[in-house]
Amino acid sequence: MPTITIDSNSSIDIEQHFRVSAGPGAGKTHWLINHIKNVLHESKRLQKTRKIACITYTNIGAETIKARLGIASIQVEVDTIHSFLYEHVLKPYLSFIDTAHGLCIERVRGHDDEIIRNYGFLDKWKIKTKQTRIPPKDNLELIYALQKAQWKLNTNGELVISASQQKVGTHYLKTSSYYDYKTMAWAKGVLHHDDVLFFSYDLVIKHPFILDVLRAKFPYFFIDEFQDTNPIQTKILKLIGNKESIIGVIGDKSQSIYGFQGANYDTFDSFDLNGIVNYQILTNRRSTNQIIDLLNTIRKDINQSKFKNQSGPVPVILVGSMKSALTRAQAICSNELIHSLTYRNIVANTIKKQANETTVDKELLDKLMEIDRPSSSNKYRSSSITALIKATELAIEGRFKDSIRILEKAFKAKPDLEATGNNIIHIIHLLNRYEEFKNKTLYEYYLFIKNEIGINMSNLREGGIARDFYDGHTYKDLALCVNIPDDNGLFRTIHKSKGAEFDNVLLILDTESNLTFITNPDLTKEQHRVRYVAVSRAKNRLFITVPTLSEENSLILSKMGLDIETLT
Ligand SMILES: Nc1ncnc2c1ncn2[C@@H]1O[C@H](COP(=O)(O)OP(=O)(O)OP(=O)(O)O)[C@@H](O)[C@H]1O
Repeated sequence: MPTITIDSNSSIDIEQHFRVSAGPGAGKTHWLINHIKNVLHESKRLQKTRKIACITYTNIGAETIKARLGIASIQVEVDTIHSFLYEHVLKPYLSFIDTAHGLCIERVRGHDDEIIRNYGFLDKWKIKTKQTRIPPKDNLELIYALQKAQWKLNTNGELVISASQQKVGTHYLKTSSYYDYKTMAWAKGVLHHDDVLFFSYDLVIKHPFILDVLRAKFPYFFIDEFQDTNPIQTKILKLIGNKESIIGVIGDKSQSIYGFQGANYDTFDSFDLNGIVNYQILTNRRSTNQIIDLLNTIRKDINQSKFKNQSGPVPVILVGSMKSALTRAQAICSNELIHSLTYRNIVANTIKKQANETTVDKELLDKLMEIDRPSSSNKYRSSSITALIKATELAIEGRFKDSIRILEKAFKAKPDLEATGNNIIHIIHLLNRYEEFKNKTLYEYYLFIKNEIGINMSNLREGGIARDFYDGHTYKDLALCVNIPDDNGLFRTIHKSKGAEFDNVLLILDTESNLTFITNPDLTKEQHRVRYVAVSRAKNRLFITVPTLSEENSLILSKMGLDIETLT
C-alpha cells in the first residue's frame, strides 16, 4: 500500500490500523488529539465503560495530552506504557503470575527506576551466586553493570536478560547471576520498570484471556512517539491488535533516541499489522524557514515544507565556554526565554547552578555511598545525606511529592533514626534555609542536618577518608548529580525535551567533534539523532555552542549559511 500524505488537520478512517510518520514539528501530537476527538465522536464501539488507550512516552507527554483533550479526556486512558501495563495487566492479575518466578505478590508496591543497591543485599547476592571474589571496592561498578541488564526478546519469542559480558574489576559476571539478582529482588516484592514488561508479557502469553479483556476495555490503542517503543511493548501491542482493537502508531524514526532502553531505529518502519495504512505529514509547522533549512540539510529521507513560511534569525554557532554562550544567547534573546539543552544531566545541572564546568563529577553521589560505607557504628549516615540532598533538590524544583517520597523511602525502615516522622517539615526547613548551606562544604551540610533538622547520625571522625570526602566537597558538587525526572525547566537534557518546543534554544555541545551531526550528518547514528531532536525544538532562534571551532568546520558551517561568533 502506498503512503498517503495528510495534513495535521486531516481525518482518516477510524476503523483501520494506522501508522502516521512525520518529521519534527509536523503536528503529530496535534493530529493525534484531533483523531482521538474524532474517534470519540464517530465510533459506535465506545460505550461508557469502553475507552481509548493513548500511550505516551513520558509523564509530561501524558499530562500535555490530557490537558489538550480537556473534558474529552474522561473517555481516554492516557498513560505511559509502564503505568498502563502495571494498572491493566500486572496489578489485576498478580495472582496469575507464575509462582516459579518467586515474586512475593503481597509485597508488590508499584515499580521503580532504580535497582536495589544496598550493600547488604549485594553481599547476599555475591554469596548466592558464588561471586564473593568481587571486592566491596568494586560494588559501585557492580551496581552500574547490574543496572545495564535489560529484558530482551530472543528469536524464539522468549524473554532473556541482555547483558553483554560485563566485567567488574577483574571479574566477569556470570550471566545466570543477573537472574539471581532479579529473583532475590522479586522475593522482596521489588519490581524494576523493566520487570513490568517481563511480567506483562509473561502474563499475556500464558493467559491470553487477559488480551481479550484488554480488547474489550480498549477498542482503540494509540501510541505517540512510537519510534522509542521497546520491542517487548511492540510485541504486546501486536498481540492486542490481532483482533478487534485498532492500533495506531505515531512517530518519527529520526527522533528515536532511547536506544539504551531497548528501542531501535527500525522499530517504527518495521511495525506491521494486517491492513495497516501508512500516512505521512511533510510539513513543519513549528520553526522558521532558517531552522527548517538546517533540519532539511541534516535529514535526507524527507524534505519538510515550511508551513508558516516565516523568516527568522539565522542559527548561530557560539564558540567559547558554555557560560559565556548562555550569557550571549540570553542577551540576544533580550526579554524572551531561552532553553538550554545538553546531552548529559550533569552538564544541564552545571549550567543551571552556574557551577564551575571543570570540576564536575557525575558519580559523586555514588562515591559518597562508596566511601562513607555503612558499618555497625554508622548505619545510615551516607544514605540519609544522599536522600536529603536529592529531596532538597527536588523540592527546589517544586517537586514536593517526589521529594517526600525519597525521604519516606530512605527513613521508613530505620527505627533508630530520630525525628524521621516529619518529612514535610524537614523539606520546608531545607527550603527555607537553602541559602545557608547551598555553597557550604558537605561536612557543614551534614552538621546542619544533624543539628538543625535533628536527624541522628553518627559522628564523622577527623582524619578518616569519609571525613576528607565531606570536607573536600561542597553541597553543590553533590547536588549537581541529582537527576530531576521529567524536568520541565529552562536547563534540561535533550532527552527531557522530547515532544516539547521552545521559542529559543541553545544546544550545548561538549566538544567540537559533536558538530558532525551538521557537518557530516548520518541519522542512522543515535548520537546524531539526539542532536537533531535538540535543534528541531526551536521555533524562532537557535544557538549551538562549542568550546572550539577549527577553520575547516568554520568554513563548512559558513557555507551552510550559519552565523559564527567567537566569544571572548
Ligand atoms: N493543524 C494545526 N493547526 C494549528 N497549529 C498546529 C497544527 N498542527 C500543528 N500545530 C502546531 O505546530 C506545532 C508543532 O506541532 P506538534 O508539537 O504537534 O508536532 P509534532 O509532530 O508532534 O512534533 P515533534 O515530533 O517535533 O515533537 C505546535 O505548536 C502545534 O500546536
